[in-house]
Amino acid sequence: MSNNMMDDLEKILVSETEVASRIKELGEAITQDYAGKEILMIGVLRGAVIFMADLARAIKLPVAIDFMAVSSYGSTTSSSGVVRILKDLDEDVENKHVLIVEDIIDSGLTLNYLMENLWSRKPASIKICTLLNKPDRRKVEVPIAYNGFTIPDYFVVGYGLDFAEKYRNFPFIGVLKPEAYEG
Ligand SMILES: O=P(O)(O)OC[C@H]1O[C@H](OP(=O)(O)OP(=O)(O)O)[C@H](O)[C@@H]1O
Ligand code: HPA
Ligand SMILES: [Mg+2]
Repeated sequence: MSNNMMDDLEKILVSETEVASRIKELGEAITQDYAGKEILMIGVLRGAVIFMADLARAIKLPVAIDFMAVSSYGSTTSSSGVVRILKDLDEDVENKHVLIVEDIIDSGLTLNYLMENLWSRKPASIKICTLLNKPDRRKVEVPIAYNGFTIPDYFVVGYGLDFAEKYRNFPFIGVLKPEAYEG
């Protein structure tokens, strides 16, 4: 793997300016839809952190933030559907308007589990906001209220998304060269 991350890039799928203007639009839509309410944004660690930081600042309403970390059992992260909570919320969600923030929805298994888990805690509402949606890989349907971009079935990195913990700090969404995976 090259020391210069840019050398590992095959192409840019969504540019930095496209991401920024889409986040602005999402923030405006959320601001309108939740007028008069307070939002509890729940970020799914770790990939959602960068998107969530920008989205929060595009919303012109009171926003609280909290985080969950989840993991599937075994190495086949998004194939088993068995999800385990590694870090739970710090605060109660009862009667709160929950906005789950994700970087990507792929099989849908992570969010399917999270939705069920969070509904059992009696929030006032739950909606999902994802930066990326990869419907070709879907195994279970999840209701997406706010979607940044629908993308084809590429393994993407950047804007929070990693390959082996790398490339999360790309300010765009990119696709890696095969060599970058093969080492
Ligand atoms: O729809 P799914 O098939 O469930 O896949 C999507 C999930 O997988 C990725 O997380 P990952 O487990 O890579 O953790 P990370 O955010 O720490 O990279 C991504 O950030 C989503 O949380
Ligand atoms: O395309 C992806 N890239 C990085 N992480 C992911 N987790 C699910 N899909 C992806
Ligand atoms: Mg990951």
